[in-house]
Amino acid sequence: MSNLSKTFSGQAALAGLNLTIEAGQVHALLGGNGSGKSTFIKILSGYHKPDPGGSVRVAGSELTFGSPESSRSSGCRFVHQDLGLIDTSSVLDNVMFGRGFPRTLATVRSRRARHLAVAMLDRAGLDLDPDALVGALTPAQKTEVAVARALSPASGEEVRLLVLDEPTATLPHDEVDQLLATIRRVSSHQVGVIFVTHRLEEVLRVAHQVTVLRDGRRIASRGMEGLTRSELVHLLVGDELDETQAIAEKLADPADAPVALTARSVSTQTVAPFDLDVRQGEIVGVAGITGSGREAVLGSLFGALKRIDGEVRVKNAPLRPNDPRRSIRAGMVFMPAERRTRGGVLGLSAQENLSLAKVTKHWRFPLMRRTQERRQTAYWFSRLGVRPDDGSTLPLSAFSGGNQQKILLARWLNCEPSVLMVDEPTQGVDIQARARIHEELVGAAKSGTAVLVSSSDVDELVALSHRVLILRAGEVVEILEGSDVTIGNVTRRTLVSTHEEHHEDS
Ligand SMILES: Nc1ncnc2c1ncn2[C@@H]1O[C@H](COP(=O)(O)OP(=O)(O)OP(=O)(O)O)[C@@H](O)[C@H]1O
Repeated sequence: MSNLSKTFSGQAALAGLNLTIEAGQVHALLGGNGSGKSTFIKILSGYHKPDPGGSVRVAGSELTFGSPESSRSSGCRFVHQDLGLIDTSSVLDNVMFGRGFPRTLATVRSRRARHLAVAMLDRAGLDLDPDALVGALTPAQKTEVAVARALSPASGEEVRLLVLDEPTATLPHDEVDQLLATIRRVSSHQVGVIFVTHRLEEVLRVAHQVTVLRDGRRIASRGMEGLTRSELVHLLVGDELDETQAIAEKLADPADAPVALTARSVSTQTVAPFDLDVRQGEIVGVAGITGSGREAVLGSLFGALKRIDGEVRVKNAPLRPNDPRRSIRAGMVFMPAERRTRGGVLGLSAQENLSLAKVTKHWRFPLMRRTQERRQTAYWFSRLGVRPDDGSTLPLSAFSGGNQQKILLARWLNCEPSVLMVDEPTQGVDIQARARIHEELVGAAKSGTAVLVSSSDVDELVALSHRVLILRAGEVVEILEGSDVTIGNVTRRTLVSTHEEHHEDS
């Protein structure tokens, strides 16, 4: 790739990028939120046309810009975060749709199609039942289906380059290994892999080469051999980062504070009845591997997921079950994990999105509202480091993924809730923003908010939480507190019961 640039309304998202990816190489692409990674990938896929003057050659043949067909026929394949799979269809059908050849479902199901699909799954080293419904697979398996589909060779086309855009961002940590192994296997077939991620451990484990972007420019490219984590952090952010460690220790013990959230015998379809009290100023973590029920806890307290039974009170006032709107009015807010369901409205401006939850307050006085909105937006943009910093009137869709995340979190912080609940709060954000968001959550607790953080990232939970709820097989099995909140303890408890552990020891 040579001299690739892309300008959006006068602003350079990408500025003269040169890059070479070798066959068989896993090339990690790193950079802060808004540094130009997605823009670059969208140029490769034929979605964006770059500014004049650049060129891309894949195995010697020149790419025609702005043409998804040219991208495909030259051997480029993409797995985006939104995998684009059909949950109600089988693995076989999903993989075969990628080939684009079958005219009817009957053709897809022919013996030849099955044979091909199995061969493709094999090639990616995947042991999946072709007849399984995609909706029933784990997140890692779904990503693997998307990889297998991307690799499916249409007649005469050889796959040269596989681009994975933050494939692990929405993947639970305990399923990441599986995908990293697949990535290595794919590269061993002489396919070049571009791997975009914010998780440095993954880069250290899987990449052969790393390139770092900042402000649309390449600021470093080097082999991974001998590179340490701290050198990688340095490449990314210079000396600016103070990586957050055990922030909650700096927080006063809220043992005497009044209770803000009470849950009694709350149950959902996937979680057995549990009780919980969270005090004002307290941060409670929610831990559990995929399928443990962790994903359902916060949503059911809030009312976004069906609460079957039990009672939830905010500052002693009972909440109507399954009624998010009233929960918000009662002072409880919730940011779910999936970006797509986070409730951002992509066509509305950042400012409108930020004010969405609070408009009722100023709705009678539209002019006052506008001025107030503008001020609030400027304040949050600078506080969370949203970029571009003068973009408050741009639609949410014009922001990079990580910056969208910051804007939506700002919306809920702006409500000054009594109970703030966030699921995977730092998904898809860069390491600086991660530290910033952690500070915000601690700041909210310091000002008296009860904070609940659900995360598959145990480091994050341990850094933030006074107490950690442990879920296993659909049950809250214990609550760790004080000096028991360690990475080792949380990880072990989410995997195995104390009883089993003693059994193993003996
Ligand atoms: N359609 C668009 N219109 C205007 N500006 C855009 C558009 N798409 C991207 N940008 C801007 O281009 C810059 C680079 O964004 P890009 O999405 O490439 O970042 P990224 O490195 O992928 O970030 P992240 O890690 O947050 O996903 C950002 O400042 C973004 O606001």
